[in-house]
Amino acid sequence: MKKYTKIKDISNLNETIKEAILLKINPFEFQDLGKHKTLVMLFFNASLRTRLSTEKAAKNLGMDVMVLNVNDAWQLEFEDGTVMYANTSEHIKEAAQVISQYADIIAVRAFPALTDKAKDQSEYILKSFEKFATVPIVNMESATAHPLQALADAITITELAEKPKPKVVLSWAPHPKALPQAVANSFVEMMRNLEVDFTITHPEGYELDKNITKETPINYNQKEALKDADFVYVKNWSNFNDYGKVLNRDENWMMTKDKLGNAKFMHCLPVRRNIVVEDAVLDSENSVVIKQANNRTYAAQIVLKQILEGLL
Ligand SMILES: NCCC[C@H](NC(=O)CCC(=O)O)C(=O)O
Ligand SMILES: NC(=O)OP(=O)(O)O
Repeated sequence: MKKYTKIKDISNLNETIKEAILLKINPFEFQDLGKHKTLVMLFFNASLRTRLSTEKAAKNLGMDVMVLNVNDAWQLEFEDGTVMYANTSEHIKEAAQVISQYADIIAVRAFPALTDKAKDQSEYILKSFEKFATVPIVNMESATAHPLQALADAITITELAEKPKPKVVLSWAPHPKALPQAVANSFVEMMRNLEVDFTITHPEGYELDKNITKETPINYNQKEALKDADFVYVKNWSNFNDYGKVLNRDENWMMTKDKLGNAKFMHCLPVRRNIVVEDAVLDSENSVVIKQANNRTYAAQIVLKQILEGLL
């Protein structure tokens, strides 16, 4: 693997999921692969899981890890040809090349600003690193995608499925803040590549990017969509059409024990209790969010392993 910025960078998804599950049995099997190799993780935004699970994954492979909260460094300029008279002190052209000299792999987290759709959709931060860095790039959640999360979600569903083609539902939930579409986008793309019966439910007008959902069934009636579900993935996203707006706070969309029935509850975390999902769900046996978060380590580890093998 040359990089992991999107799900399509995985050449054999089913094989990769299987290998990730095997890593759990002996996480240190490939501890020599990353010897004298360094992962630099750059965070433009907050993180708990991604930061710790990716570091753990790298260390399981014997890598050294350096973490930089980008807000502690010089403010980066991404525009070409700018007269840098304002607040930005360093251009991505120098920064990416410099970091590449300290790193064998660079992982980047950079959320969208949710104010300028075209700018967010251009993925200019991630793309600039891809363009100017001289080492492989890993996406730790960008403006439009969270492929490491989606891989962990696929591992979780594969491990816990009790039938060959489980029914999976992505259900929108209310949230006080405007959140990215990234997690939902990558989950949709991943489900479209797995052997599952997949449906999306959200309030009318909350359609995700049609280039991603394609012909996935969308049902505006949550109760109907949830019928006979085996896995329910709950997530808020802000409006994609009226870009970045919160147009609906309808608490009737919150996931409850009643609505969930016997299905397994999934969420990428962090989750706002009793807004997105009620306590009774999160505190029940049906919730698999802690297992999901554990699988972030093995998702990151299989990705780093395949990239390291590509460096040999
Ligand atoms: N990486 C996992 C999710 C990150 C982000 N959630 C958040 O920002 C939630 C913040 C809050 O609840 O205040 C998102 O939805 O993309
Ligand atoms: N799910 C996830 O990416 O969590 P963090 O934002 O804490 O990394």
